[in-house]
Amino acid sequence: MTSQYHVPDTALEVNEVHKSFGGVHALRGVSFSIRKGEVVGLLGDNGAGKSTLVRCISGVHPADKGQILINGEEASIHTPQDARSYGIETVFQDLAVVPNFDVARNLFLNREIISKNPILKFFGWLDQKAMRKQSEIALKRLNSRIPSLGEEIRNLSGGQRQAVSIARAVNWGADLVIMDEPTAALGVEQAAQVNSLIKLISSQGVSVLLISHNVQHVMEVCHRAVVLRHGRTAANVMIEDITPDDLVGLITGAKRAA
Ligand SMILES: Nc1ncnc2c1ncn2[C@@H]1O[C@H](COP(=O)(O)OP(=O)(O)OP(=O)(O)O)[C@@H](O)[C@H]1O
Repeated sequence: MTSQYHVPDTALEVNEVHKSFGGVHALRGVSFSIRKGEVVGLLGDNGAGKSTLVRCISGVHPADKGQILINGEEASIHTPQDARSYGIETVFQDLAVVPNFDVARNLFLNREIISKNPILKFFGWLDQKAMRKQSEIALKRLNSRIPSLGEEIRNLSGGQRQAVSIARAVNWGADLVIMDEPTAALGVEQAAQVNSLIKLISSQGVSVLLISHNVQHVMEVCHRAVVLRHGRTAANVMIEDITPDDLVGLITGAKRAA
């Protein structure tokens, strides 16, 4: 079933999504959409419902009510695997990387290529060569500055770790990458590199939903901002049509959407 708001280049559409935890009504009918290649910032004060919404889309907590449509088709998302099967990859704040695994192994985490040799396959031996080769292609696509695929993740900078997590998402064919505060823990230069990466994947047609508390960051990289307040969509505005002060006003409730 498609909604009346569907337009052909819509990657994700969220319609009247509700989610409660016991007596807490965290989402009270959230609706918005993301076009292909669009970068949308998801803003809101603490407790507004951002993480809950992302968890519904990424299958961590299924929504109680409402629709999620992918490419115009209603999606049934009850687990993270369901979300992945619809081309949705989420880069959570902890990045889900294994510090003592190298870059290539982290890119293939839980999707390792097992050796084709029957004896090695029996012992679950990994095909390091194939993983390295594909990792090289994935990082090249993102103009990545990762020093070496054999480098352990713990030796990389925060920005480089973030790049590996984003590359992993894109490598698995994501049409939509959800990022939770990707630059929150980074210095200026590393944050700029992550921003370039976000713009690059957007130019390749990948849509991005970016949770952020940082209005300046959203103004820099997003095409549009969706503001949640008390579990509802309080605003949905094009970045070119809004000032940072007005965006802050929409988050705090001092200003109302036009
Ligand atoms: N697992 C849970 N169990 C019970 N209540 C929850 C759970 N997850 C979220 N909530 C509640 O749902 C509401 C929305 O929380 P959520 O974490 O989605 O907000 P947020 O906008 O991401 O906030 P923050 O910016 O502080 O992370 C809050 O009242 C929160 O306490």
